[in-house]
This record gives sequence, structure tokens and C-alpha cells, in this order.
Amino acid sequence: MQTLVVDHPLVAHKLTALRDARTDSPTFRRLADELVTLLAYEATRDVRVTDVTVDTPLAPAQGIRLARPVPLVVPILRAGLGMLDGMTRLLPTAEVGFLGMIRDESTLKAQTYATRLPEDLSGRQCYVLDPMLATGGTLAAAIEFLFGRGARDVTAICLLAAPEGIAYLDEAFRSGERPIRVVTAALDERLNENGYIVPGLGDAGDRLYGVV
Ligand SMILES: O=P(O)(O)OC[C@H]1O[C@H](OP(=O)(O)OP(=O)(O)O)[C@H](O)[C@@H]1O
Ligand SMILES: O=c1cc[nH]c(=O)[nH]1
Ligand SMILES: [Mg+2]
Repeated sequence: MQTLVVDHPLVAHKLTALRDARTDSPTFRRLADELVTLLAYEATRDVRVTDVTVDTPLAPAQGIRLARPVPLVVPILRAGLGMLDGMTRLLPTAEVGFLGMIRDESTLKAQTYATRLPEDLSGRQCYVLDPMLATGGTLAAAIEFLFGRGARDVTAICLLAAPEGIAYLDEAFRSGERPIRVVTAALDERLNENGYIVPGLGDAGDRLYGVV
């Protein structure tokens, strides 16, 4: 599994403000949105394209277009929803699916409460959005859904990742015939005893949606 930690001063600047406990929800939402657009630029370097020719006002020009089938973008509710606009700003023609998942805080296991995905994903590049890669349980379950429907490859875009979550995904998809990749703004130190990323940013869903 490839893990890309995007190293850019604008990413680091916005992430620092996002982490700050003093940052209010409206600002948190804006920063998350801006960060995702920066991460998505790196995460879509290998988006599939096809050759086309267009006519400029002066002459024909060789060009490229996104290949079909278009990529599928899947925000994992709740916190992933705060990343959707930042992603579709770069991929406005992508199809959007949804997964409603919640981590049982006593077992740290992910439960799925809503799935709105195309039945057949054969050949599709998929981008899964979830700000936090903590134990890896949520993303692993989400990625399994997509490969179960025939996805070609899956890229997870996260704001923060813990070493434990990276290791878990790496092990879960070790075989390699189901290619996955993680693109994140930072690799943090560890998980605490409650499965939260340290230093992290707290509970991403609560901070995005003003839950105090
Ligand atoms: O890597 P994991 O250990 O699975 O933890 C990461 C998940 O935990 C949080 O979701 P939560 O279950 O709190 O739901 P929410 O997104 O609605 O806040 C976060 O949004 C991730 O989805
Ligand atoms: O640090 C964490 C870990 C899981 N979920 C969150 O929202 N934050
Ligand atoms: Mg979540």
C-alpha cells in the first residue's frame, strides 16, 4: 500500500489551524474544505484520462478528458461529508456515493448504517473521503464495500493518519491485487487508549458540525 504524506507549507499551515482547539466550527469546515482540495490535487495525479481533439477559435488542438467510467467519490458520513465539496471542486463530473458509518466507541469497530453506492463498480477508480485514519477499521470496511462491487482501485484521502491505521490497512490489503493508497496531510504520533489520534484534532465529526 502506498502512503503519500503531502508536504506543502500551505497544507501544514491550514492543518495547524485545524488542530487548534480554539478554531470554531465554521472555520474548521472552511479549513477542511481547503485542505481537501490541496490533497485531492496530489491524489488525482493518476486519474484516468483519454485523448480528445477540440477546435480552438484558431485550429484543432490535441487534448485529454477524464476517461469513462468517471471516478466515484465516497464521503464517509458524518466527517467525510465535510470533505466532499473540496474534492468535487477538482472532479466536478465524478459520481458521488455515500457510506454512513459509525465507530462503536466501546469496541472501536465500525458499523454501517447507510449505503448509497452503485451496484457495479467494475473498472472504476474510487476516492474515499474520511478525515481520520485512526485504527483503520472504518476505512478498511468502506474499501471492502468498493472492491466487493468490483472497484479497480481505491484511494483514501484523509486529513490525519495514525501509524496503527496505516499498518492495519497495509495488512488488510497486503496481497496487492486490490490496489489501495492513502493520501494524507500528516502522519501523527499514535492512538490514545480511546482510539483517538494524538496529537490529532479531536473528534472530526463533532468539530465539523458544532457538536459540543
Ligand atoms: O479509523 P477508525 O478507528 O475507524 O476511526 C476513524 C473514524 O472515526 C470517526 O468517525 P465516527 O465513528 O466518530 O463518526 P463521525 O464521522 O460521524 O463522527 C472518524 O470520522 C472516522 O470515520
Ligand atoms: O482522532 C480521532 C479518531 C477517530 N475519530 C476522530 O474523529 N478523531
Ligand atoms: Mg466517521
